[in-house]
Amino acid sequence: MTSPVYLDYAATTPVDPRVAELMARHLTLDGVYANPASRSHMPGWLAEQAVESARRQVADLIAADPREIVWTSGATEADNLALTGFMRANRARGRHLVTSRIEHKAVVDTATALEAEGFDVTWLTPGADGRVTPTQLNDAMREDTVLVSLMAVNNELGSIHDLAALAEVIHAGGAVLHVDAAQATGKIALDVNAMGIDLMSMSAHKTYGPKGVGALYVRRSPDIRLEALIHGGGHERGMRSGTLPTHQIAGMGAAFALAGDEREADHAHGLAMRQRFLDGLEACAGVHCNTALDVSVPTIVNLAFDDVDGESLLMALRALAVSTGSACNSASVEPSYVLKAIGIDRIRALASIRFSFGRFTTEADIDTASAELRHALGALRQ
Ligand SMILES: Cc1ncc(COP(=O)(O)O)c(C=O)c1O
Repeated sequence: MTSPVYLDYAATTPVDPRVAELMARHLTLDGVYANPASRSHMPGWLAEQAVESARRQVADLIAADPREIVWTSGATEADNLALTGFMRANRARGRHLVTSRIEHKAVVDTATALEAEGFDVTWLTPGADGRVTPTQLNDAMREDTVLVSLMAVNNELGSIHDLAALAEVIHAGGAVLHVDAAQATGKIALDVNAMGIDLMSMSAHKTYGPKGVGALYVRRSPDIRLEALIHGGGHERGMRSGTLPTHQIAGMGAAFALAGDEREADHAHGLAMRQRFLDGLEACAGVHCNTALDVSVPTIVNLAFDDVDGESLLMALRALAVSTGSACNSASVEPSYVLKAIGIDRIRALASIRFSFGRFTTEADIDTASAELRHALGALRQ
């Protein structure tokens, strides 16, 4: 069986071969294999150097100080540490958290757990373009608001938040901004100081690095206090204990360095791929774009299809590796909560598919995708 054309880069990216090659050198006896916390011998120092050089690479991509980077197992853990760690550490200052209805589950479920713990959460509903406005946010701010968590780029729609404008409102209200940037690194320019970001979650595997590693940016000035969630050897200045996975971290560092070097080329490639894909579907009737293209990254396009059942369409598209945001439970298929939140009705949401491209997507991949779609729509609508 030939493998399907991979158009699910927003779920995860393949590791860049240059990153994989470097990671392999951080595993075996002839490479950098020791525990980076072993301070009494040379192999330990080399491992520590590798970790610190990766920390600088991650910090450089977002214009931060390396001392502001805390390693985690991914963006999910970074989101948990940011929200729970911050709300618990600052409970004496206020109990109010603001977030949106289209955040990733790592934020939605953490905020819901905090509600159960006695914190108060305001859930903002974004506009049809997948964005919360500064005015909306301003209306939600209260005396006791201590944290606002909004994503940089939405994983289902690709929409980009105007973080600098939102940060102004947040800081005027005396609160702190946490950003989930899992889908943003390497896609948009990120500068934590220029954009007023205080906490930021990142993941390696959305940016051509390995799965299982990520980081949380934690501002040092003014100092952001977090309560640790994982206790142990006091690694990462007590914020996240556990032996550091040198090969994963070196991989994330290399992937983020490439993301900086190649961001413009990746962006231009994404734009070309998106245009080719949309051009290939021009002749198809009943295709709607759920993504507001002018305010979104070029690599995510969410489309809805009239007069087809979403599940049947996905079955007919087995030559493509794509995804829907729908959630299956034993009784039914539930439409994506993100599409619902931006006002898309149930039937259209169930007939929506996210296509996401990336660095290794070829014109031939795009042409296969549009041909498969034209064919499937024709067959299903007959
Ligand atoms: C916006 C967003 N946040 C968080 C995550 C979770 O990241 P990780 O897989 O690194 O835990 C994802 C990945 O699905 C994501 O797209």
